[in-house]
Parts: sequence; structure tokens; C-alpha cells
Amino acid sequence: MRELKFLNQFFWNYRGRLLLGVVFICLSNYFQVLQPQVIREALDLVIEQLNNYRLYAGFGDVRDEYFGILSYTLMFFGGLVLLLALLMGFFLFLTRQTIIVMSRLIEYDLREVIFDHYENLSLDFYKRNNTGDLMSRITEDVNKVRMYLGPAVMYCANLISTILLVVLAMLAVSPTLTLYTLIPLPLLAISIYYVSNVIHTRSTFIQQQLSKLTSIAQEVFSGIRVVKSYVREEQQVNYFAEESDRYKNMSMNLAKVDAWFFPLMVFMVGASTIITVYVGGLQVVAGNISAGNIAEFVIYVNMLTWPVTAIGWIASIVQQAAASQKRINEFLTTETSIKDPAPDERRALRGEVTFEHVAFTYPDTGIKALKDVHFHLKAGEKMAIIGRTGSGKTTIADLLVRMYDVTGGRILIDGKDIREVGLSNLRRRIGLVPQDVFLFSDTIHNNIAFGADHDPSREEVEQFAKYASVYEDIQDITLGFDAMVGERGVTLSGGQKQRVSIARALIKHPDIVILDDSLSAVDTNTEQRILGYFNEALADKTSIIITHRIYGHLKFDKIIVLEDGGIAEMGTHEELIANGGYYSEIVERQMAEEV
Ligand SMILES: Nc1ncnc2c1ncn2[C@@H]1O[C@H](COP(=O)(O)OP(=O)(O)OP(=O)(O)O)[C@@H](O)[C@H]1O
Repeated sequence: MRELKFLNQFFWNYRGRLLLGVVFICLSNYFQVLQPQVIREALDLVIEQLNNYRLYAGFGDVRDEYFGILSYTLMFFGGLVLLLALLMGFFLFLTRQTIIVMSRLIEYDLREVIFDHYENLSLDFYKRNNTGDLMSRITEDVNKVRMYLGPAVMYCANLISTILLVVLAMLAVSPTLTLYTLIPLPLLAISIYYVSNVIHTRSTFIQQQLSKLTSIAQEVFSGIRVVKSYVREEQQVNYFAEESDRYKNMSMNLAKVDAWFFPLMVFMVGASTIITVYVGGLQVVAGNISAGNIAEFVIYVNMLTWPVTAIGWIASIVQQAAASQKRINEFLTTETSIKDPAPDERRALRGEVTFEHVAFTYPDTGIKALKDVHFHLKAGEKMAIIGRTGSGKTTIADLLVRMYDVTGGRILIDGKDIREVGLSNLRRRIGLVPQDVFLFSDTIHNNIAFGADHDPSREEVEQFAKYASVYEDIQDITLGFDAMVGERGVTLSGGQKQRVSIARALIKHPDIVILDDSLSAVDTNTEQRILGYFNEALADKTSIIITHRIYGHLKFDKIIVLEDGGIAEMGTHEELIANGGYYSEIVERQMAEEV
């Protein structure tokens, strides 16, 4: 329950609504409790009038008069009960409008807080936790917490005020009858609590099985090309059927327990009613209470049924909410490992990059990705990083934008340790085109404009698409720049995606550009055009190009060859050719391929 304390600040923010909600629920219950009293009065009066009516059996006129009074009285009481019901309903409406609306507002705030926190967490957090888990905490767990914020709070206030008002009204009539009537109710609360718990446990398993089914289906449909080409349809159907069967059995088990819920409730309420009628009857005979009081008590018992049943239900909701809030808090208390020392910093970078004996070990796997990497790039210089797969090239790019912090040595930009410069400013000023291109499910225009700090015009977006050599490709698509990409849109080829991603990085007007293997899927002519832009428009910008291929079109000031996380070769094209190492090997291989 400690976990739920976190939510008190949200209750405090909406304290006005909460307080009003409690007042409304008390008023609603007050009018509800008046109803049985009116009914009792009506019943007692009817009995009395009936006796009188019978008494005047021989006196026609007086009899008729009594009959008139009786029907008038009944109508009056009927109207009164209706008025009370209306008042009760009106305040119940206001209760829901305050407490349930409050819970929805808190749910919204909570989601925003979690989303905002998620976004600020570093990449290693995302590597440690899978996306499904992150999603379920922000959706399902928040939903469960919402049940506590709204319904549980409302039913709890309802429970307390109903019990208080009803028991006070009952005690005013007969303490003995009250005691007898209330005996079965704690039993009802306890049994409902147990049944609710069993229902909850089984529902959780069902929920898990359902998400398993969903992910199986999703994976099969996403990988349908592989499934079809390996003729594995039947195998997948069987697997799905097996899991589906398990889901069905679990649901059947739940249905059995569910079936107990209402009979149990009806049984307990029935027992309470019988006791009331029996003990009440004895009291009427003894002259302690009136016959109308029995009817009044029977209505009270019915009034108490739902709130008492709700005890078990509330307890179950609170338990689930506490478990969910614990999971949410786990992430909310996770601090980002990448701190921003100057969030408000905004300045251009000159573009001087220095790696001083940089070492880096991935935090979770312990893989030593970089060892003693040492180089210096003057502002405006162009550098290529070449190396076998897994040699640490991407790691260099990630460290430069502080996706991770170095574990040894330091990285300087314009002579300053990057851990001391503004993180957002650093990322804003570096245009990184990552190796695994990701485009949002949005229009091509918006995907490119995403990179800009301002809201760029169509002309500007088109201009950068031209620089990235993807303009003509986009023109060939029916909707052009307004075409959607992603799951429900056009499918761009690997090379087109890479170039859209380059346009997105360039529209930032970055001071340092890093291309991480971003030209691997483009042909030589296109590559030539893109690199032409680097030679001309970006001539004074520092550029780092990670590649498996040698680009003859761009004159690199420095080329480094990485091997097992360390620099194996470093120099200009001519120097490295003269060296006769890995670099000259690929140059030779590439030349042979081109021939
Ligand atoms: N997020 C990560 N967590 C743990 N280890 C990682 C992570 N990313 C990369 N590695 C490991 O670090 C090493 C260097 O990887 P890196 O991606 O920098 O290589 P690369 O030279 O860019 O390879 P490629 O040319 O295939 O893209 C590899 O051994 C890789 O397995």
C-alpha cells in the first residue's frame, strides 16, 4: 500500500473535486436512507387506515371518506419516494461527475508524467527493458491505478456513508433487530473478498495468455513472408490453436468462479432478510416495533448489500493498484544515467572533435566495444571510419551524441568534455543519421521536417530532399511528400529510407554530421550526388562517415580503421594505401569489383 502514497500529490491537485464528490455522495445516501422511513410511515398508515376502514363496515359514507383519505395518502407518499429517488439520483450523478472525472484527469496527468520520464531515460534503460513492458506500464498499469483513483475511492466513500447513515437509522428503530440483521453481512464481505481474489488471480493469467496470443498473431503476420516461403503455415496454425486452447480452458475456469459470485450474494442477502423478518416479527408481536419497521429493515438490508459486497471488491482493486503502482514507481524512480549539465544552453559548435584514449564497455553485456581510441579532428575536417562488422564504429557515433557516456578517457568538442556541455544543445547541433533507419508513421514531409527546430516550409523540405538525392523518388510516389510511410503507408526501399533520414538530419543545419553506414543501400551515382553536397554546402562542417566502402568522391582528411574496438590504422587515403593493411585490401577489392 506504501506505493499508493505516490498518488496523494495528484489527489491534492484535485482536492476540490474530491471533497465535493464526498459531500455529494453523503447527500445522495442521505436521501436514499430517507426512502425506507417514508415507506414505513406509508405502510403503518395504510394498515391503520385499513383497520379503520373495516371498522366502519356498516357506514357507507364514512367508509368512502376513509377510502379517499387512504388513496390520497398513498399518492402523497408515492410522490415523496419519487422525489427522494430523484434527489438521490441527482447527487449520484454529481458524485460521478466529480470523483470519476477526477480519476480520469489524474490518469491523464499520470500518463504524461510517465511518458515524459520515459523519454528522458537513457538508451541502456531501453536495452534493459523490453518495449512491451514499457507499454504495459503506461497503459494497463495506469488503468488499474485509475480504478483505485476513481471507483475504489467512490465506493469507499459510499460504503462509509451508507453504513453510517443506515446503521444509525436502524439503531433508532431497534438495536436488537439491527444486531441480528447485520450478522450475515461481514460473512458476505469476507466471502466476496475471497471470490474476488480468485477471480483476480485467474483473470491475470488469462490476461497474460491473451497477450501471448496477440504477440504470436502479430509475429506471424509481420513475418508472413518468411512463414509462407518456408511453408510453415500449418505449424503456425497448430501452435496458435494450442495456445488458444489453453486460453479457452483458463476462461472456463474463471467462468466457474464467476458463477459463484451472484448466488453467494443472493444467499447472504436472503439469509439476512429471513432473520430480519423472523426477529422483526417477534418484536412486532412483543409490541416493540411496527409492521412497517420490518419493511423498512428489509430495504435497509438491500441498501447495505452493494456497499458491503464492494468491500471485497475495493480490497481487490486496491491490491491490484498497489502492485501496478509499484511497477510504475520502479521506472519513475529510475534516474537517467546521462545527465544534462546545462539544459538551457543554446550555441553553435565549431566542430572540433577529440577522442582522448576513449574506452567503452556496454553496461549490461560487459562487451568492451572501444579500447584506447585516440584521434583529433579539426573543425570542418572530414573523417571516415572503416572497419569490420562489430569493430565499434556505431559505438563511436553513439558516444559522440552521448547515448552512453565513455567508461574511460574523454571526448572533447571544441576543447570541452562533452559531459560538461549542454546535452540537448549537443544533440541539436549534431546531425546523426543512424544505421538502423527509423521513420515515423507519418507523411514524408513530416518525417523530414521532424529534424528541424522550426516549422519548415514545403520548399525547404523539398530542397533538403534534393540535397539527400531523394526528391525524384518522392515525386514518383502518387501523393509525393504527402504520402504516408510506415505500416499503413507506402513502403519505401531501404535506400530511399536512408536518404529521407539523411534529409531529416541535414534540415537541422547541424554543425557536425555523422552518417552511420547511411549510403550502404544507394548506388554510386546517388552516392556521388549526396557526397557532392558534403563537399560544397557542408565544406566547413565537420563530418564523420562510417562506412564499409571507400568513397572516392569525398576527400577525407583522416581515415581510421577500427579493429576489435581499437584503431588499427589511421591516416590519409594515400598513407593508408602505402601502409598495405586492411584499408588497402578493401580498396583493391572494391576496385576489382568495379572493374
Ligand atoms: N547496445 C548494446 N549492448 C551491448 N553490446 C552492444 C550494443 N551495441 C553494440 N554492442 C556490441 O559492441 C560491439 C561493437 O558494436 P558496434 O555496433 O559499434 O559495431 P559496428 O562496427 O558499428 O558494427 P556494424 O558494422 O555491424 O554496424 C559489438 O561486439 C556489439 O555486439
